[in-house]
Amino acid sequence: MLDARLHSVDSTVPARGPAAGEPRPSRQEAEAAVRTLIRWAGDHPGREGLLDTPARVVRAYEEWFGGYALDPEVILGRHFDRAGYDDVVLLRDIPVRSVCEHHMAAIRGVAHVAYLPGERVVGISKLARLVDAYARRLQIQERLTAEIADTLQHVLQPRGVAVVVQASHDCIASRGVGMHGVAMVTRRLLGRFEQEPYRTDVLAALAV
Ligand SMILES: Nc1nc2c(ncn2[C@@H]2O[C@H](COP(=O)(O)OP(=O)(O)OP(=O)(O)O)[C@@H](O)[C@H]2O)c(=O)[nH]1
Ligand SMILES: [Zn+2]
Repeated sequence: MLDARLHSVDSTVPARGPAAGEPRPSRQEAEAAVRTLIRWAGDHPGREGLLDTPARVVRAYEEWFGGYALDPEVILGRHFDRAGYDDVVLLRDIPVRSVCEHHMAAIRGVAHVAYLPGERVVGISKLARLVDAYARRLQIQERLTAEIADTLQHVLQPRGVAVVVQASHDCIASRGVGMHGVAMVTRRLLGRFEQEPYRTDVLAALAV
């Protein structure tokens, strides 16, 4: 059932997640994998403080990776007539909580999403839900940004879309180069927002 709800924005890109062919492991298998990682870290899964940890970690994974079970097109499925409104709709500072696909470390930041409506607008909470559905997967920031923009364009067919994501990556802060306070900024501009003067206008409105 889960597989049927998974969705790939670009049909030339293979679906990710359980839909990619392999059966989903059982909860017991996932918990056993966590016990292996605890042993790999150098600790003992049998000691009292760690007994419930595998079950907790698997439950946490259900939250962090809940995006695979969501269909972003369904999230944007209910829309309204724009009721004569003719200018940009913009939602700023949508929290981004994602996981980097290289190290499975946290990515934290914000997304700013703007669109210039065609005939249809969506409830603003749906823009935040759209960001969350793609964030709660294994990601690189570039793909996260592109997926949000491309889905908005595909479903709503607005005259323009602009998405900016600004985030910090724990894989840079807590390991490797070990640098705190480094922000990565990615953006995708589509339609009218690809051209001047709309481009400068929307980037100023997004405050980036
Ligand atoms: N472009 C991009 N790179 C990312 C993102 N998240 C993490 N990375 C980078 O992915 C790269 C993976 O590089 P590798 O050399 O394969 O892995 P590594 O040896 O752990 O690299 P270091 O982090 O430099 O120690 C690193 O440079 C990360 O900083 C992302 O969202 N986008
Ligand atoms: Zn990383």
